[in-house]
Amino acid sequence: MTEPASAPDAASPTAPSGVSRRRLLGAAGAGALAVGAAGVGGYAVGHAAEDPGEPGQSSYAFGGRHQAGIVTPAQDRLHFAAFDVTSESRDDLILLLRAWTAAARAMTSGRPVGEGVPTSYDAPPDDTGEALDLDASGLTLTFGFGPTLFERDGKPRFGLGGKQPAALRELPHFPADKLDPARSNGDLCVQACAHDPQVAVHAIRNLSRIAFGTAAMRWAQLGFGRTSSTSTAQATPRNLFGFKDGTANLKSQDREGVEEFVWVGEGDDPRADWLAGGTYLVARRINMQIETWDRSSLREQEALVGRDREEGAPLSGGTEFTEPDFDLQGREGPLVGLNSHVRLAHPSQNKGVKMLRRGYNFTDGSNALGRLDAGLFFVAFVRDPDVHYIPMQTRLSAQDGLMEYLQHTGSGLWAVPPGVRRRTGFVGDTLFA
Ligand SMILES: C=CC1=C(C)c2cc3[nH]c(cc4nc(cc5[nH]c(cc1n2)c(C)c5CCC(=O)O)C(CCC(=O)O)=C4C)c(C)c3C=C
Ligand SMILES: [Fe+2]
Repeated sequence: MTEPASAPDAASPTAPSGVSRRRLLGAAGAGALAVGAAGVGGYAVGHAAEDPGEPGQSSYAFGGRHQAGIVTPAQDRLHFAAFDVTSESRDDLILLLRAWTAAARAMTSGRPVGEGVPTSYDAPPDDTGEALDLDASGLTLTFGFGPTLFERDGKPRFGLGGKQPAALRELPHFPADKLDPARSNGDLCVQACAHDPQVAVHAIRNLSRIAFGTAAMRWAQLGFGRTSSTSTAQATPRNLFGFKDGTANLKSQDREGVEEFVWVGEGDDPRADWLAGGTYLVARRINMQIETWDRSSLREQEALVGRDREEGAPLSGGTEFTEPDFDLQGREGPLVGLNSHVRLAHPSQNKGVKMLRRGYNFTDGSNALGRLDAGLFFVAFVRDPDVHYIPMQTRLSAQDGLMEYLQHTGSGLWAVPPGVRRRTGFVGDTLFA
């Protein structure tokens, strides 16, 4: 499988809005010539590639120092998938990552997989076709490596044993976890985010098809209505409890915060130099007891969150972006209650820790009792899960008043390698160097 020579790596929008992948095909030849002049295989990424972009862009660059889909503004739709590698061959795994890279470059630029060049009328087409008339729709594809890619049942895999980051372990059991193994973990993960759900689903479907014979999908999750803003240019969305979610999130404009809390630094882990410029992705499928919540009073709802529902302001007063005052007392104790979510998740109560949340609402039909199988597919990107996620989750699971209405049903942790920096590179190439 060869990479498309016309794959753009610059940070700027790569496809004009509204240009379908059919029309882009016609321009592919000219693009190939331009790349030839720039030098195929050379480093193509300059400083501008660090720009996370604006909300609503029709496309985001695939290559760069960091993978897209982390600090790029959260799109409205998600299709997340975890895969298990079924081959034990290192070469097969590398071939898969190369093929995924080529497909990801094409799809994130609004071009079909295989560049639309028919192989044979008697063979299945390279691209499944359902996105042919759609543009790139801001598609980002973010790839991660799970602990079991490095070692399974005590045995190293793919010659990667010595390279497993110390923090890349299955997440511990947290109080009240009710995890379904069929919705948890996986050797690989792919987060596909787009403005249009059909584009996100098309991407996962095609990556899964390409993986046939080397990796199989273990589980997947669809999401809608992003539950976090990752850019100050975005309005704060609402979760299925009806509250604004993402107000105090780490935003891409906070460059220092992102460096400190999201990107793995050189020397963070001597066993995992390859991860510098990458991060860790934590996913938790959290069911929300919607019907019980809907029967609770507004007073109870706001007390458990620690903010008012209408505006998202802290109960200590002010407006949405006012810092909560945890010392301010009311008649029955602190106005932002001791078991409120916002107090327990605030950096001041967590040794200054922040995280970049990038989750989505989900509904997966209803259960046998006629209740919605719905909730929040929580996704966070952290520099070190042992410091920036596990301690906070431990406290929330044990003390957060919201937990009465929540049940964690799926879980996973993946190391997210840095972005692809060379035109001849592939996702995770620093790990296999
Ligand atoms: C371990 C981390 C977190 C989990 C799991 C989590 C689940 C979860 N959160 C809400 C609703 C809200 N969360 C809010 C803020 C907030 N949540 C976390 C972490 C986890 N949430 C953090 C770090 C913060 C920011 C705290 C701060 O700095 O003030 C809010 C308030 C608005 C906001 O700032 O985003 C809401 C509402 C639900 C419903 C949920 C599980 C389903
Ligand atoms: Fe939260």
